[in-house]
Amino acid sequence: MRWRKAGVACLFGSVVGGINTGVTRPLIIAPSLLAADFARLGEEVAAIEAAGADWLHLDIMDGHFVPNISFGPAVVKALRKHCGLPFDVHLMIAPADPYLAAFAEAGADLISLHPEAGPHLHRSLQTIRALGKKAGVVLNPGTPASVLAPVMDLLDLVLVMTVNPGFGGQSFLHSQLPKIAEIRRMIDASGRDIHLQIDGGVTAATAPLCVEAGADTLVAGTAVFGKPDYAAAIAALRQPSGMVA
Ligand SMILES: O=C(CO)[C@@H](O)[C@H](O)COP(=O)(O)O
Ligand SMILES: [Co+2]
Repeated sequence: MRWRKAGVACLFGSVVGGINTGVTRPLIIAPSLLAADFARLGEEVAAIEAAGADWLHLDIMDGHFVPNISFGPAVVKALRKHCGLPFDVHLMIAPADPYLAAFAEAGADLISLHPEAGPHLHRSLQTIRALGKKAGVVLNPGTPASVLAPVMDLLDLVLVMTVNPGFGGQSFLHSQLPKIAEIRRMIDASGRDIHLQIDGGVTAATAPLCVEAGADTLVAGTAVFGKPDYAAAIAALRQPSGMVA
């Protein structure tokens, strides 16, 4: 699996001993499949890879933790043979623990979950890592950054939601920008290689705000799959330089 594409490899070299070295690396773009044509998912994931996406973001919704239902591990597994990108699985299900192994076996490379999805966040992250996968925590707009501190040593990614989870096509919540900056400081202070990903309402207009606040990875559904030219849409999100500090 091409997890360590250029952007990831460079990121791992950018923080030394908790000090940001000033080295830049490519911004990672992870299109969200939620906005794709569900009647043509195999073609859609192949097209997004050809268009220059870095990761594929897969939103898993159960109609219970969030008021929408998307798809499960069988679909993730079916898509694996159509796409060589790292699979970034965003679980919006509760409980999440009973399904971690199923998503790992289906082909997830990174599994992220919400702290509210179970009673034992630390144990859930340990389980993901024991399955040989990268682990992430997702913060809703109403969830503070402080929940990260006790689990920092288990994290490969922090996902900051800039909409309330459950649906694509919502408007970006600018109120989350200070939290993104706060988490960037926490990550840099930790000295660990942790991605800071933003999800919800990311467009060519809001992407620069996310990057300015400290993000290195952007999820975009509507702003990519909702456009006629996927390559141009991805390129628009990378503007102006496509590099992040
Ligand atoms: O997790 C979610 C929504 O809950 C996201 O990944 C959305 O799928 C992003 O869609 P856009 O806001 O980019 O249209
Ligand atoms: Co998502």
